[in-house]
Amino acid sequence: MPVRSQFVEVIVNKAVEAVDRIFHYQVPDRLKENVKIGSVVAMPFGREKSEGIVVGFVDEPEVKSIKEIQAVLSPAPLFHKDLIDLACWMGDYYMCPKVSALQCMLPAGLKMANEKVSAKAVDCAYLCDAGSNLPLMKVGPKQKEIVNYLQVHHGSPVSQVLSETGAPRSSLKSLLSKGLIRVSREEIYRDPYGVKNFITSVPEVLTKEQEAAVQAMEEEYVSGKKPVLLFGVTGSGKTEVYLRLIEKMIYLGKQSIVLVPEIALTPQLVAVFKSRLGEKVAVLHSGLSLGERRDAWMHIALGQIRVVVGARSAVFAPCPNLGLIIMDEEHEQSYKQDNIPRFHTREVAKERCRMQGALFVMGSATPSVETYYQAVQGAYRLVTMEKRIANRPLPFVHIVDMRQELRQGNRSIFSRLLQDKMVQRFARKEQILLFLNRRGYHTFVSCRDCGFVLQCPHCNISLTSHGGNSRLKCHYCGYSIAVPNICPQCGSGAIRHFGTGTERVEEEVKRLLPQARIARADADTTSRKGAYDEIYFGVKKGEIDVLVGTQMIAKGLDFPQVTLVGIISADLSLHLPEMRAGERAFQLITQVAGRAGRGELPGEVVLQTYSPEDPTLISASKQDYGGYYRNEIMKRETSGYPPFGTMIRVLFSGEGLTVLAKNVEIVARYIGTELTANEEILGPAPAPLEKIKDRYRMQMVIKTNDLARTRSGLARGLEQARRDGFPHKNILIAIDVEPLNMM
Ligand SMILES: Nc1ncnc2c1ncn2[C@@H]1O[C@H](COP(=O)(O)OP(=O)(O)OP(=O)(O)O)[C@@H](O)[C@H]1O
Ligand SMILES: [Zn+2]
Ligand SMILES: [Zn+2]
Repeated sequence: MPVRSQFVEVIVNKAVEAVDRIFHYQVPDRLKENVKIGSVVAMPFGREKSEGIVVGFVDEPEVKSIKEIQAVLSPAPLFHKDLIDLACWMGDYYMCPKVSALQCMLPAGLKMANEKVSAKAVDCAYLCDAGSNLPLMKVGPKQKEIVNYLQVHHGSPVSQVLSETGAPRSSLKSLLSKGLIRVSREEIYRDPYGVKNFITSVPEVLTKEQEAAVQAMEEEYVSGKKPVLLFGVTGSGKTEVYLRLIEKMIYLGKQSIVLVPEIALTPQLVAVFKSRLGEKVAVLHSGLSLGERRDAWMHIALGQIRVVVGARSAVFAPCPNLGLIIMDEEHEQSYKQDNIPRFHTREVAKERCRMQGALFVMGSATPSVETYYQAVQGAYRLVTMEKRIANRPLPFVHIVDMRQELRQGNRSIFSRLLQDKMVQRFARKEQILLFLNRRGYHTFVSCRDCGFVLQCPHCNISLTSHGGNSRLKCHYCGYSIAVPNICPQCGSGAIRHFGTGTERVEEEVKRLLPQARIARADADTTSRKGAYDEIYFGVKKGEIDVLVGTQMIAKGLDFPQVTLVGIISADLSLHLPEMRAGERAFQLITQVAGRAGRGELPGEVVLQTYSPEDPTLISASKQDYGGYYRNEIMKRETSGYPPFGTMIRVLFSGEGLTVLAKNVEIVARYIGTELTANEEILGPAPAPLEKIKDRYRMQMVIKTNDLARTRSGLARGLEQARRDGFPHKNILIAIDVEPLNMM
């Protein structure tokens, strides 16, 4: 883009509220050619030197004594105009510095000005015109091999040419000296999946529902561009719908972004996409090297990559030619970022699609209440797939009352029904999935005499036993101690373990089915790179009989041989002190249950609980989303929770409780005076997790039906408080707009 003016708008690369606005600078003549929108520049700022991002041009600067840009730090603009606009939108919407949004858009290997990682360049060989007329020339057989190879593989890396033809380097050199080939040094794209071979089958015919879904979405792309909710039961074949839509985009010359909750837990989707779309796809993965990440980013920006698959941050892939964003498992919590900028991928994706005229498709078997509500209201287009592929039935769910089991003398963690079915399935060589939303061995340790529960001294939450029962660990900060023999409070020796974690389930399976091949998938067993893939492909290939796991195994997995799913305790997620506890429990149970009976053999689920009459569990057991939704939406309406109102959470944290409480009270008063009677303020009060990593936490939650008004009131209140010196500087404030996690 040519420089239209000599003044530019710059955002300073410092994530501080006080400088979160646009500053004007002059561009000296010597830099005019290089300063573009999206360039990273060096400039004086206050008394120091700083770096910033050019976000626009202005005809007239707002200040008289304007300073000059000193240098351009990025060889090419780092940000596309669309992404700069998106970052500004995020800054307003999520009340974060615009530069924080810009920073999180860059891949790790590309941090603003200090581009540590360079592209990988290799020598590539090409045939010259003379070389194409080879038969007339006299060359040796090895040289001929090279020429033949290059006729098919024009521009291949030299190392590849030599290894594929078996020719020595000297042959290549003599071809060079005869002017038959040429070699040039070029950047190549490091495709981390390039070497693996993925093979999957392509369904020849779509089901009627799939066909209708694809058609509805194409229609929406052409005419309305409303966001689409693809509400399809587990195993209805949503992936195939995504693929067809993407193929259409490729045909139209458009790029697509596919968002998944967690890429490491999506080996199957990656495999399907890689095998079907080949080198047109880039998979963004936290396991990528910095160089690989940088390469992918550059090739996306150049439009060479047509499909980007990745987690949250892939929503910022620098696609100049975006046609489509797909968000799989729309309801997943991991789409919300927990640290600054605290954005929800769904909202950012929706806004980006609106800005770039692209289609936004959300897919789920258990949509979030908010999204489904929008679809029912007509703000989104609702596309439904009610049947599984080949009309396979949804699995039957047995609810087992664990109180009854206990009364009848069964002290095992497995009900008799589950035990019987496990034995039977194993004998029939069918696979079993056991789900428990808690890792470790036991969930807590307590004293039988005085009731003392061993807690983390840094986090105020109970410790979980691991490694058989030898150690206690904190799941928040990693603190760990050996299990004490006597109670630290009363000195009694009656220390006992309670509750169940995945480690213990695994051990019980070994006892019940000594011959079975068992695997466990949780945060403890999958921390090593590639560990999850091994487990996944192990189950897929039938090398594992029983898979025990946490919510990791609840999502999207397609194992046709799994005919039994056991939910060891459905109660864990149900009773959290959270407005969304019921919603999460419903989603989790429906999703886990949905792993059974996806192949030719029908599936069954055994759901164990201490509250069998809970309406959420009952809807989930029938996989009755409609029934669940009607019940939940009524509760939300009565209490003014989303989608009927929205919330902002203001979380304060500090090291001393008294100082914190006092500061919070003062700041809350400043905020209170700026809000209206239409805003309901809850707190300030201690957060449910009162202390994490030695920091005490207090929060206030503002409920509102006018986010814009509340945001500006809150911003004014905080600004006033800061001006008067509150809160003290080691107290941190985290603002979360539309929070998902209120713990
Ligand atoms: N038209 C088709 N004909 C035959 N098989 C198909 C067809 N479409 C999809 N399948 C197969 O059906 C299975 C389920 O599809 P998929 O995994 O996409 O379901 P899903 O809707 O994403 O389910 P979930 O929400 O549980 O992840 C896969 O094994 C897939 O290969
Ligand atoms: Zn801790
Ligand atoms: Zn005690």
